[in-house]
Amino acid sequence: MEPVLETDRLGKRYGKTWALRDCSLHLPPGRIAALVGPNGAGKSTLLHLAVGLLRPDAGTVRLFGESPYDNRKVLADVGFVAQDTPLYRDFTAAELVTTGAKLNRQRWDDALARDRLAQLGIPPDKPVGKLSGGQRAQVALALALAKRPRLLLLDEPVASLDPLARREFLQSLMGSVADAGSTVLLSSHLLADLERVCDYLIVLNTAQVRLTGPVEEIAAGHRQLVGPRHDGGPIGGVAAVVRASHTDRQSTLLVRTDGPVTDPAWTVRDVSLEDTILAYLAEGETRASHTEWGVPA
Ligand SMILES: Nc1ncnc2c1ncn2[C@@H]1O[C@H](COP(=O)(O)OP(=O)(O)OP(=O)(O)O)[C@@H](O)[C@H]1O
Repeated sequence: MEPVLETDRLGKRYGKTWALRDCSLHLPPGRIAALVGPNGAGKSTLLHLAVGLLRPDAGTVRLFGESPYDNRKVLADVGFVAQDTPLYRDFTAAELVTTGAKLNRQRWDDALARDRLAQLGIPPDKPVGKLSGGQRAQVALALALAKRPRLLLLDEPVASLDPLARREFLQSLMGSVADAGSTVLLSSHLLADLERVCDYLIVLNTAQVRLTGPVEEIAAGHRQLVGPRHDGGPIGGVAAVVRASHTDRQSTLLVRTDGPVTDPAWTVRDVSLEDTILAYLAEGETRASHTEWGVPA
């Protein structure tokens, strides 16, 4: 099956600094994918490259097999909600739905947008600039869903929502995309939320992809090992140690496996997706910024 989104050694630079570097990944159709990484990791940069708002400085990005920067037609199949959900603030929600219908004549689901906003109790006749941040996020999502996109890209869609609204938002998002058979890529810092709804993962840290693949494969391919203090030598069944912590006598390792770990010296435990992601995020930690700030690391 052709990937919906595919990048090959994709890079974007601002001045001398790479915001995204050597990014190679693919997103198969029908997935709900989480794009995870700390502040400044390159998540928004990747999403902007994916929808042709930025031009790559290295490598390639393909959306349904086409370059989104050079072939804007491909964007008819894409819904994108940028961070902070930019909307025309003087327009009411009802006016935005009407405008959406005019701009997307071929495939606009007017009823979907209106039903959704009515259900959420969003006032139709108030300028969206006077709605709360969470209500604005809901308006932006309703507009993106009404486009019936084959791919929906959401940059931190739940950041402004309260916990209950967040849960409802993610549940209704899953319902809507399951009905439509769309693919979703959403960035977020809220790992527990993502674990519940996503079946595909992309972890970015310091401008690079640290981990990507189906959640079930990632879960099957990582384990926590607890055993005698580890000197860094090979352990049967372990492809890589992602993170290690030690006491005088004991080591706790989060490892990527390439087979069963049968050495009886090690107690082998399953590891949550959240802990796996955190281990990969810690892997890229850098002390360069201490130097830049002129303080000791
Ligand atoms: N317009 C810009 N000019 C210069 N540098 C930029 C610009 N936009 C982003 N950057 C830099 O690129 C890097 C990646 O930024 P990006 O916004 O993609 O990160 P992010 O993962 O989305 O972060 P956050 O979680 O904080 O939204 C950061 O170091 C940022 O400072």
